[in-house]
Amino acid sequence: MSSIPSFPDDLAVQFEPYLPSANTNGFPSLTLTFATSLDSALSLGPGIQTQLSGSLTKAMTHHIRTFHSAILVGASTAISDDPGLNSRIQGAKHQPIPIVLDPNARWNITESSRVVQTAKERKGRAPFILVNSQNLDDGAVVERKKMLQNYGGGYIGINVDDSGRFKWETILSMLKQELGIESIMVEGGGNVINSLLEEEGNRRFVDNVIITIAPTWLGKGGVVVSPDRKPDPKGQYTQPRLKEVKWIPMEEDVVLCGKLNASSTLYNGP
Ligand SMILES: NC(=O)C1=CN([C@@H]2O[C@H](COP(=O)(O)OP(=O)(O)OC[C@H]3O[C@@H](n4cnc5c(N)ncnc54)[C@H](OP(=O)(O)O)[C@@H]3O)[C@@H](O)[C@H]2O)C=CC1
Ligand SMILES: Nc1nc(O)c(N)c(N[C@@H]2O[C@H](COP(=O)(O)O)[C@@H](O)[C@H]2O)n1
Repeated sequence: MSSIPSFPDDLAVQFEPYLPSANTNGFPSLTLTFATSLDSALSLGPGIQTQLSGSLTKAMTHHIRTFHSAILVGASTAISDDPGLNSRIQGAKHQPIPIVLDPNARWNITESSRVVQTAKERKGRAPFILVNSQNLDDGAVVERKKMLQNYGGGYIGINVDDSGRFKWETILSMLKQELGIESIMVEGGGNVINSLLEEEGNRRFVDNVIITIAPTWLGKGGVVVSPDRKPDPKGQYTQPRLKEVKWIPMEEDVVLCGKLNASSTLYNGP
């Protein structure tokens, strides 16, 4: 994995208002950040890694990673992308802890997974994988946990709800209490991002949003960011809307920054 040239200071300063600050709500500060096409797609389809960021916006992402205690992705992203989940920016002073939501222990992480290689080379941290508590005694999980513990990572069991999901409140408070995580960068994929945006109760956890928009359409069939919506009893929709918005053009891409914290707009239904 080649190192990424440093991010220019004059651009870095523009992102400062959107970096984590100490939260008073008892949860880690959460930054939602991803790269999308003009038709809201993260990738061409499930299981397909698609390069959307240009070289400067990629450097921006790796710069922003150094300001967070952790990076979080869903199991499908870990399986399809085999990501490094570190910062490869030149002179990175801090490496985030990778966190993967994998209730069913689907990710067969091994010594040769990129994130483990990265930790072995001391270019990043070993991951913590969150599984359904009932899967903690599974033979494969026990073996993988032993391997990860050699590098400072591990598996953590969390109870799932009726739909087989962890509650965001539980994830975030556990990460703060057990791993001392103060800030977390949620990178994807679609399933993880939509679950944060579709419920008002979850949107309140999203402090900052940094989205790279690439000038391309990926077409139908992509993994899209498009959260489910539900009308209220009057048939109206309370939809998330960013405040303190800034658009930063960077080469061919544009980066949208904003604050969320449950900020929304009320729309009349049909
Ligand atoms: N452009 C970009 O910036 C990015 C692009 N991507 C792309 O996105 C695609 C993957 O996205 P997608 O398919 O939506 O999958 P995700 O990466 O969002 O992973 C989804 C899985 O994660 C687990 N999961 C998610 N939320 C929870 C929760 N609250 N509690 C417990 N488990 C949870 C579930 O596992 P289970 O099914 O076992 O229950 C779920 O099916 C890939 O193509 C990847 O390349 C990914 C990140 C960033
Ligand atoms: N910022 C950004 N731009 C893209 O074009 C992308 N495809 C992604 N994907 C995310 O980055 C992870 C891979 O990066 P590393 O190997 O960790 O450097 C991938 O897993 C997605 O989370 N991001």
